[in-house]
Amino acid sequence: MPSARPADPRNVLRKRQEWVGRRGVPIFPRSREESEENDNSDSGEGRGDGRLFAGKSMERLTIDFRLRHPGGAEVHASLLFALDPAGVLVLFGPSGAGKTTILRSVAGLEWPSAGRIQFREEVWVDVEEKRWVPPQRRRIGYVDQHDALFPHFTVAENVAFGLRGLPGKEKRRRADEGLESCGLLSLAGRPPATLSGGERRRVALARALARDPQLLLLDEPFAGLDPRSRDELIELLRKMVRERSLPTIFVTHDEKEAVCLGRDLAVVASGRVLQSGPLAEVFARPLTPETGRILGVETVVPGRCLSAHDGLIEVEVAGEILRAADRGDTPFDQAYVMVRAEDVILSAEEGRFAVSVRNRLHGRVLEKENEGAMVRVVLDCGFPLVARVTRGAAQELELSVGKPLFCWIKAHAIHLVPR
Ligand SMILES: Nc1ncnc2c1ncn2[C@@H]1O[C@H](COP(=O)(O)OP(=O)(O)OP(=O)(O)O)[C@@H](O)[C@H]1O
Repeated sequence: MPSARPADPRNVLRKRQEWVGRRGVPIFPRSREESEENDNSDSGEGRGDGRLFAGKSMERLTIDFRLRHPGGAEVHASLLFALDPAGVLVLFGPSGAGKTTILRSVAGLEWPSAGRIQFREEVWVDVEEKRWVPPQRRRIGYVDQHDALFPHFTVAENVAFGLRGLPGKEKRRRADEGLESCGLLSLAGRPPATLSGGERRRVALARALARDPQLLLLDEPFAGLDPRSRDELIELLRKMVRERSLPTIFVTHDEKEAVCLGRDLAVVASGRVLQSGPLAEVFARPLTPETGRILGVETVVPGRCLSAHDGLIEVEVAGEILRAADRGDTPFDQAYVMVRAEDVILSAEEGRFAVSVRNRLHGRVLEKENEGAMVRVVLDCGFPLVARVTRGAAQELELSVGKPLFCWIKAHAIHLVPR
């Protein structure tokens, strides 16, 4: 499957349709715009800086704490979020960014040295007030890549384990419901050692859900699974979250997983939340070069805004003039210009016909690298420009290092941020 990196909210939705919809799974509203068609609860307060809208029907989550791990790494997470009860908030970022630390702190498995964590009206952590709610009283479901099943228990016993204390009848009812909803009834009597990786992960999910959590936390639950098991588990999760209206936070560094599952996205790096908001919006409009790179934007170059007219902003980059769509929010002179590799079209010929694409650059191939079904190409256009094309297109273009080509970029695909 191509690892496309969508640049535009509509592209994100289209990609999701491609990745998920092909299995016939209903696509529920994704972008904030979509989900708000019937819901005006979002005031838009502070969008994009990690402090997000005052939702009315949403489940408010406040994470604002500091934690220093032994040995030095500090995580300072600040995120005020209105979790959509039928949507998933993705914590997205590179390895070591602090995603797991944030999740474990919410679950009560890490002890912040300062700050506060609150879900709905419940204050789970307030270091100054010396308030600490133990994990078992937070009613959280937690699933990570180490499914931690008891090897000497059957599947059914593993699912029922978290229900100790409940009357026998209620315990059986909930365990059966968990097994059934995760498609595990036929495996109920088997020990975990006889299960596949995907099945084990489903048991872990059933166990988490059987406890009827008020918040579901998922830490890379698909890690180590083959693509088919991963797709099946993604589908199952989407169904669970939607049917149960279960607020969910999902940690990943995989763009495809983020796009398939998430409705909102928080970018985490170096122990900080850099940007947050509706997933499609964050992917389309990173606020800084660092966020852009984390979100997979491969061309990030400095430029200078020259003029704005006819709905376009002219930007000079290394002597070339590019035209970006004017969104009315570019009151700056020095800019970073971001272009996603998938938004660059290559052609061998100049094209002597009228085209709607506003930018045509002349480039020469510097590097070419096969990436599964796609080919990544770096071109010298006065500045390095990265394009990604299919293998078929690469063959037709007879791509080789040194080859001169024309590069086309739509004005809407050029994203500007202040420098
Ligand atoms: N128990 C620990 N002791 C010391 N340092 C730790 C501990 N746990 C995490 N860290 C450090 O804290 C930082 C954040 O780690 P964390 O596991 O939260 O990142 P992450 O974004 O989840 O990474 P990954 O995607 O690789 O799991 C890292 O530098 C890590 O080495």
